[in-house]
Amino acid sequence: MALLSVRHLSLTKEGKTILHDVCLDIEPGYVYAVVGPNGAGKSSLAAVIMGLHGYREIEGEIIFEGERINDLSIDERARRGITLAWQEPARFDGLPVREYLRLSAKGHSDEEAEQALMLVGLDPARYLTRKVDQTLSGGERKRVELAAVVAMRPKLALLDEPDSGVDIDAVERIFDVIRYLKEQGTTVVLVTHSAHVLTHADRAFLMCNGKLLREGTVEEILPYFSSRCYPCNHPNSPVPGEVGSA
Ligand SMILES: Nc1ncnc2c1ncn2[C@@H]1O[C@H](COP(=O)(O)OP(=O)(O)OP(=O)(O)O)[C@@H](O)[C@H]1O
Repeated sequence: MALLSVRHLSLTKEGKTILHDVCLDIEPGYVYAVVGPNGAGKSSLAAVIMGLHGYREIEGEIIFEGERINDLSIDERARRGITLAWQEPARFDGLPVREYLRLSAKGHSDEEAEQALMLVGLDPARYLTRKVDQTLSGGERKRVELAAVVAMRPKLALLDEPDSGVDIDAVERIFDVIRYLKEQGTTVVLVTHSAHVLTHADRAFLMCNGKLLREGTVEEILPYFSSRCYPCNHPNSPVPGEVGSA
């Protein structure tokens, strides 16, 4: 059984179709990438899966572990094991990092939270008492939230733009942590417009103009994505016949 199934999902906002009849299955144990150019609808898809405010009025179905979750709140979805990282503002903004991790890792020990911090390359002695606010750099903040995801041990982690706002070293560490999450049994979905990030996934969904164009292994998707989407020769409207012929 798929961990998550998206069935005929359509989303309209202010009269504009943001997602159109998207169907996809996420199988447990893999790292997936949802790729596509700016405005393709990737973040909107993640927002719908998490049930964010403004993304609940949809057509279609979101099914998690066999249960239809359309009507569940964010908290209820989180309790079932879904998390979405790197939305703004961050969860529990303004709390000390220690408290932030404790709340994220409900039921888990402080030691586990500290280990998670070390895993993302932040020294607990320096960071546990810092506040999760603007005094943390963008990269530090991103890593604190990733530590929270690790501590949470979710079944499904949606990670939006893992490479934005972090330097090369931090990005490589983020990829290490993504591998760790997979080893720990978390299914990961990377939302990205970067071919480099795509190479860190096992499988990928290619989106364009609110539609799912293709899905396959990274080896199948990468050539099409690299050659046809950048630059995009058909501004967000693929030419019939191109799709499916990587
Ligand atoms: N509340 C809204 N009202 C109107 N249009 C919206 C709204 N939210 C998103 N959109 C539009 O929906 C489209 C998809 O946006 P989305 O953020 O999902 O794309 P994306 O693929 O994640 O892009 P990016 O890579 O730039 O983050 C864009 O054209 C965006 O302008």
